[in-house]
Amino acid sequence: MVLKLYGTPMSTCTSRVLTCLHEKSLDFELVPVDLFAGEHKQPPFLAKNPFGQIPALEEDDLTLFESRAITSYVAEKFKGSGYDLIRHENLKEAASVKVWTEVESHRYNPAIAPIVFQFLVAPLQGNLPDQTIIDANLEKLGKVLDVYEAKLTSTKYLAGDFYSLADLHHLPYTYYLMKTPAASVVNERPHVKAWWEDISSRPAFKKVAEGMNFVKK
Ligand SMILES: N[C@@H](CCC(=O)N[C@@H](CSO)C(=O)NCC(=O)O)C(=O)O
Repeated sequence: MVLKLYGTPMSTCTSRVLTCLHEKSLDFELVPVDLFAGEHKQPPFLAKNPFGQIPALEEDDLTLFESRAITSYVAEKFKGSGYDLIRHENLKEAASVKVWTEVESHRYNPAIAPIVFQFLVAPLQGNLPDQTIIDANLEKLGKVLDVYEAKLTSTKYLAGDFYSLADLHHLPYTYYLMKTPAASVVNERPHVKAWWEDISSRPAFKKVAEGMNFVKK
């Protein structure tokens, strides 16, 4: 069984999977996909992900795409290896992990992704950050983080007093957000700030963040 991850470390969604693989102490091969050359839109990669986006994971005859589906598969299949990200021995805790992974996917990600795009990707395409888009999404993100601030006064992490896949899924975009002026949306909320500092200091993510040098400090 060889795990092959197709993507690039600077990509948030690839680094979401990379962090999971490291937390699970798994061996894998990272197969670079050249976004700038449009490799992800060519037939060989489209056969792995018909939507033409990275990452994709191959394990023998299994091919997966969607980073959060990949991390869930890895966390489940290798539940006995490395750190338990899904609380597989406690159904109620596992259910809470599922709640907060859904929150990240449906409420946090749609608000944070456009902000990161405007600050870090638009300039690479020769455009100025669109402050209207940034402001509108900062308001949405602030509302989500107000809920996080309240939750994190009662539990150390989002799903409970244990680090889980729910926290992990937040790492890549928040890492880039913290390199923009919008970092204040985290820093002005003390429990969110403490949570961010805790989860981003885990060795598995620090290793992945070394490859996320898309943004020079
Ligand atoms: N919901 C999917 C999103 C993948 C994605 O946006 N991939 C980006 C790079 S990560 O930011 C991508 O492939 N962008 C290039 C493109 O869309 O052409 C997932 O979680 O895997």
